[in-house]
Amino acid sequence: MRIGCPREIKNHEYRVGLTPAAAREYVSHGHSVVVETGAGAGIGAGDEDYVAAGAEIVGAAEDVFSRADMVVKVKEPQPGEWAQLRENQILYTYLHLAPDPEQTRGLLNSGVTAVAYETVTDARGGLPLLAPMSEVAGRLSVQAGARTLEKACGGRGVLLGGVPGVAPGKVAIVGGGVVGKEAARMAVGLGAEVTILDRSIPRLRELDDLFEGRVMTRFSTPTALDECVFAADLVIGAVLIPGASAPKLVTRAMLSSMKPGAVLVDVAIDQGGCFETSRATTHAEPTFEIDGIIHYCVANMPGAVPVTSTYALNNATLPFGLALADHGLDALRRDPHLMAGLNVHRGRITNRAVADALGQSHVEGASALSA
Ligand SMILES: NC(=O)C1=CN([C@@H]2O[C@H](COP(=O)(O)OP(=O)(O)OC[C@H]3O[C@@H](n4cnc5c(N)ncnc54)[C@H](O)[C@@H]3O)[C@@H](O)[C@H]2O)C=CC1
Ligand SMILES: CC(=O)C(=O)O
Ligand SMILES: [Mg+2]
Repeated sequence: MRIGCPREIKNHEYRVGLTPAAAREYVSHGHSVVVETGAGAGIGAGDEDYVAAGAEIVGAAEDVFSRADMVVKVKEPQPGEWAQLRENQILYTYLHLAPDPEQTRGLLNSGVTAVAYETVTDARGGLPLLAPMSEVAGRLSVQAGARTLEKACGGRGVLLGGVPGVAPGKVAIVGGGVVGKEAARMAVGLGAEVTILDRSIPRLRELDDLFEGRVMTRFSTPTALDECVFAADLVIGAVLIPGASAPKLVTRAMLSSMKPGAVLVDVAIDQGGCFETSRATTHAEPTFEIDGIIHYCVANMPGAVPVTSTYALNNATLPFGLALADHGLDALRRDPHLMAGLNVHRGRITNRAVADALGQSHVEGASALSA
């Protein structure tokens, strides 16, 4: 199979779908790899590193899209990229289709077979291709929140760790999964007072054990949310219902109860966001203010630390990518966890949560593949 890796074109997105080391593994499996010139620049990988790995460098994204049997990316395809996808081609990348009807239409019209990293599953009920970026975004969310809390950035001027004699800042983390846990780790490290809210009691139990009393855990009811949001200097949105649009847990009305200059970091923005007032922002203009509350809603947070993120992502995506390259669509039939990643095939949506969120119908992946 010919594997293609274009340069990422989303705002301030410096990750790349394939590291030279990953390209080398595809080549060692007997595949050919084409990489757009400069695709690895953001991680310090030059064209010569890809050539040394056995890949071919091409001058333009069009040459990648037109020649590749499987396109490996990081971010959801942008409008100019949908137009270049086609039937009998696999797209392997993050998609986040639930809040994005336009992209969904673009992919359906192209006829492409699209496997979304964020809905591939594992035997323990996890999301192995989302987890590494959630680890990064969870850790970054506290850095971003702490910085935004500075007065010059519009925040209320609170140092999360406090100092001796002055109380630390309060952090409320809504959703205690991978993002939530990593955010808590960083916030605790800074010395903040941290509360994690989740709807899963077993998860709250795990977090309680893990943090040995250094975080408070709350079952996430509207009342608990009201109380924690009211008290918080920084609220981090980290809920997920896989494939679906994020539930809007913090409403606009709740903002008026918050301290002016408090900060919301909505990591769940890529699934539409879990604050009613969120809208996706970019690294170029990451924040905006509504009712005195500063919102940070960057949908590709890990793009800010592409060296760490690209290697973490490739570690996770490579085994499934190699299976797709080695076995084509049969890789999906052989592995129900990879099949869970199939979101779109030849003009049909194949993921129920995505279809429900968009008010459309879906067909099961296995039937779509055999049609
Ligand atoms: N903005 C960005 O750059 C990035 C965004 N993300 C996004 O962050 C979000 C969270 O991802 P993960 O932590 O990996 O998911 P996860 O599945 O590990 O955790 C989600 C948690 O939310 C909890 N939850 C669900 N409904 C809830 C509710 N009503 N109230 C409280 N908790 C609730 C679940 O029990 C679970 O513990 C996803 O939308 C993911 O796509 C991830 C990486 C980068
Ligand atoms: C998960 C995701 O959307 C990202 O890493 O950008
Ligand atoms: Mg994202």
